[in-house]
Amino acid sequence: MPSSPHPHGTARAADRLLVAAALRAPGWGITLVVAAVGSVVCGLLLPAALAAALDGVLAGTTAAAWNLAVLLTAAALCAVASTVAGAACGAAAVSHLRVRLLGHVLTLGPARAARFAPGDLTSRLTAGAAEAAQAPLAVTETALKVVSAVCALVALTLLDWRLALTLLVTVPMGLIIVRRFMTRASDLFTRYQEIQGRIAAGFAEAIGGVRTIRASATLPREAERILAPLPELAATGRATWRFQRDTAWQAGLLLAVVELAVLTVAGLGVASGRLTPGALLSATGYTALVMSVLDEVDSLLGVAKARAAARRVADVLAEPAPTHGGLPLTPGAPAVTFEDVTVTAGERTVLDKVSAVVPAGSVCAVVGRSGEGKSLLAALAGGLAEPASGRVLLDGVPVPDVDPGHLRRHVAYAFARPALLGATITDLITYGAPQAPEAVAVGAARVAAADAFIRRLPGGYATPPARAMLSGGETQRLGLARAVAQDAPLVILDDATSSLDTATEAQVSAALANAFTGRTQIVVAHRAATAARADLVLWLEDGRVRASGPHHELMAIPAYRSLFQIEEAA
Ligand SMILES: Nc1ncnc2c1ncn2[C@@H]1O[C@H](COP(=O)(O)OP(=O)(O)OP(=O)(O)O)[C@@H](O)[C@H]1O
Repeated sequence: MPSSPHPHGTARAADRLLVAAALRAPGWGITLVVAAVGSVVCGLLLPAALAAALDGVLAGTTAAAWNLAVLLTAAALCAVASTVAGAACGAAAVSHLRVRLLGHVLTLGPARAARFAPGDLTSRLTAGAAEAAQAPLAVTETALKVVSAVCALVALTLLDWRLALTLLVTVPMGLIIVRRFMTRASDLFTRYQEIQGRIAAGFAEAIGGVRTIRASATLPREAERILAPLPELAATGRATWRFQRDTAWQAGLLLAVVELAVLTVAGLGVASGRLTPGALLSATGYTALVMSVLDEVDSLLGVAKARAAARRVADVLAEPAPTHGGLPLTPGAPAVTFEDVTVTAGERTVLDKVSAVVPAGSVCAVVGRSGEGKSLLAALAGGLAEPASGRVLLDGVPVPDVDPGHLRRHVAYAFARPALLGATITDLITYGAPQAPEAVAVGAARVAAADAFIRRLPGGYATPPARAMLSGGETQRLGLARAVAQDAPLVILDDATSSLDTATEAQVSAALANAFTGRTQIVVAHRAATAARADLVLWLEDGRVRASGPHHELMAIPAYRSLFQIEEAA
């Protein structure tokens, strides 16, 4: 699924994000800055100390040489401290970015998060966040180079203004190289990371559909599809390298020319007696420090990469999360009201001004042909989808106004294809009620007719779900057990028994009816038996409620009967 290009707003948001990430570990941040400043000071003193040491040795004294040794030791210590602090800042920043990104994606909800393919999101969360987190170190290093270059220029001026003037002539050229590098490199890295994201997205889709791929024997076609962006990736990579190479030789050439020019002027100064041999040495050192801004292609590269990665993180964070209020829900089974609810998918109107009331404590079956929006209506009831217009209310409170914690505790879902989340089967079942003791998981599993097959698993209730080879019906029963364990007053079963055989379905439905007595239930149903057990049936057709009422009354309508006719014939 394509993601949108990055507007300038995202670029600014990315920079703000990097600043926030960089401030996550203030202690290490201060250490980094102190060590970095120490490095600058040492670097600036070094040419002068070298000059003094040389002039001292030529004059037969060693005190200046000792000063030089102390300075070199301090420089080494500062370098070690800034490396350690930089790594710690980076670690804090990466964790901050990942927590924010993950939290945001989860609050976006399924519909809004669907703008980004899962594989692409994974690449932003892993490689993207890690690259963006390099920003504190990369920015500090670059800032250091700039500060140290300015100070070195001042030192050069103090040494001999002619030297500084010679160097300054080249500044505009250097600025052009740096500016061009920063803009172009950032674009190239963004492009490269986007293509990587597309490959990751294709790969994740293929992993999800591995059975279909094998069954259809389409492995070569899939591999071709996933790797289709590879030539573009290679071309972008080559463009990046070409650009780096060009920048490196331009910077290198400029550096050599400037050093030669300064050295010539300094040499003339020594010849005329204006400068000492030591001053010539320090002039070379200061020139190198000024020009190191250009020489430090690596740290500039780091900043460009971090900014590009941060843009991709900020792009996800820019997707607005649904707003929610803080209103509580009163305890007990809620009435669910759909008021003129319209949902669109692009140009298509999926639900068109649907209005219905599910009374508190009643069982409502939602029926209709495939694709009529039954699951969508079920998702709307618990705030998993948002209407384009109209309202969904729980006990008179609009769903977006309900406190999210209340909403999650009040609404339990079971799906046709439940996600197997949790470290063990017990965790999976108590996922919506994490404090519940193991006995609750076992009780819920019994209600969902899952206890027997769970006990047959290698580790029983302690088996990690990923290791349990479960059938579709077993997976659904775990999903049902999870809904039972949550003990919520509103239960939404979205096709949650579709993979069960008729006998097991009847057994589970009876147990669930018992367990959910007094709760409000919305059940997406394909079977006549399920609709017959409901107090109220909502029949969806062409995006509207075609009719509602008890199943036995609706059975008088031929078109309604035809929904279940094949099943009855079978
Ligand atoms: N959040 C959403 N926003 C807009 N459209 C959606 C949303 N969720 C689902 N749809 C669209 O609504 C249509 C109906 O989907 P839904 O899953 O509700 O059908 P269904 O009646 O449950 O079908 P089935 O019986 O085959 O499961 C689909 O075309 C789907 O793409």
